[in-house]
Amino acid sequence: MNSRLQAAGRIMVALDYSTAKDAELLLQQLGGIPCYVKVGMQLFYAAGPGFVAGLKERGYKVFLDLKMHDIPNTVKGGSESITKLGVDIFNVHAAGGKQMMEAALEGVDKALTGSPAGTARPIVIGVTQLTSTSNKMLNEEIGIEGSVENAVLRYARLAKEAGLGGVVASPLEVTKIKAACGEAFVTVTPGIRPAGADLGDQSRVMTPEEAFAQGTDFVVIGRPITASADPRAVLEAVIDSVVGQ
Ligand SMILES: O=C(O)c1cc(=O)[nH]c(=O)n1[C@@H]1O[C@H](COP(=O)(O)O)[C@@H](O)[C@H]1O
Repeated sequence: MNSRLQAAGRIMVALDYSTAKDAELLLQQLGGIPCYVKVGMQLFYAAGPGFVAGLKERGYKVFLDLKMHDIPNTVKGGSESITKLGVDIFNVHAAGGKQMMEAALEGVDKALTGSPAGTARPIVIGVTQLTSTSNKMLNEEIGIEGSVENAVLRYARLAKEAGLGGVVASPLEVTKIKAACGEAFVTVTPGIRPAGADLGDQSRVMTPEEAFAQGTDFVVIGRPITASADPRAVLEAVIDSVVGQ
């Protein structure tokens, strides 16, 4: 990753807002920086599919983070609808199982069958263990034995077997995911905190520099940018810190 342009394209800014107006304000502040944007449930449930389609019409790279987890037939239908919005990446929970993840890909195929030639195929990725989950929480609350890392690797292998293009995980697991599933298997890593930033509810975290040094493809950054008085300066500083890596 040599240029600022390449670095910006691998940073996903989480537009975690309750209104389209607030999201637009941030986009205005970041204007001209060609980063990815992530629309999650807070904004999607408020602003709807039209907002997402509008981002694509304006040329943004979009990760639609709705973390689908349901019976295979429902996820297939959801994937079909999402694919028609033209997003670049979307996610499903790997915990839904192989058949559910395969159904997500069938939904993509179904949507693309009726789409104009040349419509881009979204990358479908599996959520592994949320970056807010610690080993203690996994073992004592959720009741899954073993380490978070093992659980993440198990989900990553399952996602790969189902044919997904990658996973969401913390940067701490990236090298092992790449070793198990191949370099081309995309890793999207939230739980990113520039040095000194407030962790909030995140548990498994790294700085942007550390995450890219692990070989991650994309980092997701929300509050360190959105809660800042100067979001643009924070994003510029993150880009500066990873250029040349
Ligand atoms: O799928 C995600 O994007 C996601 C998965 C995960 O394990 N952890 C996680 O934090 N996220 C999302 O990444 C963003 C992180 O935001 P901040 O903690 O504010 O940087 C939020 O929008 C989360 O919903």
